[in-house]
Amino acid sequence: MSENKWIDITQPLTNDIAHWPGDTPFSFELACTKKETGSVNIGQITSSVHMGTHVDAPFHFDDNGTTIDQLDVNIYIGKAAVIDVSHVTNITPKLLEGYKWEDDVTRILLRTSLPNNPKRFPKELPVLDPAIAPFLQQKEIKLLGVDMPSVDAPDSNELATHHALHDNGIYILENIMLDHISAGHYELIALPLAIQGADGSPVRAVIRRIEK
Ligand SMILES: N[C@@H](CC(=O)c1ccccc1NC=O)C(=O)O
Ligand SMILES: [Zn+2]
Ligand SMILES: [Zn+2]
Repeated sequence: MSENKWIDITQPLTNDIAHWPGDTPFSFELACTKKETGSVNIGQITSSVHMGTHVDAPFHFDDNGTTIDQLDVNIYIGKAAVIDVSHVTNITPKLLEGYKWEDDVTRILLRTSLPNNPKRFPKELPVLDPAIAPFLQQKEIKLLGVDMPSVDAPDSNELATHHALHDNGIYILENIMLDHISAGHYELIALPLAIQGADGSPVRAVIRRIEK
């Protein structure tokens, strides 16, 4: 049997991709053209590191937390379950308890009710109850991926869900695109760049279905 194909679930980094209100937008341009240099085009980018599909380092919300270059790459490669929670706006431990949990899954990707729209920063997000963090730790989850720009509300100051996840040893992947992905078992690769001292990094996130 032939292997399933890798599927890209990354938001494209276009010059009109949405950014966190007040944060540095994404921009790619040619600093030099082939015409100017006589040999090559040379691009340059400016951007917040919390841009498009990205991961948070604990240093994003904790001055003593690890930075992106210090994180184990193994967090971001391996088995992941896509869970469809798009029928609710409040994601609680009670809701998650209703799904079938398998021992070998240590990463979950939540497909929420928020439609993928990389060019618009959403006004409202589905709510992730911070109490899901200890629940997920109990299930030995190490990475939580979501199809929204943050695991907390955009106007949140205390970032309760970010902290709860961190306190329970769960890393965060944000702004994946799951509108065309059905629930089930996958392999995931979503590697951050090794940016020294950074609080986050864009990733290229891809998944491949595992037949069970
Ligand atoms: N927590 C969000 C980002 C975030 O909170 C943020 C990003 C850029 C500028 C300000 C931000 N938050 C609060 O003012 C994230 O993890 O991507
Ligand atoms: Zn972030
Ligand atoms: Zn975040």
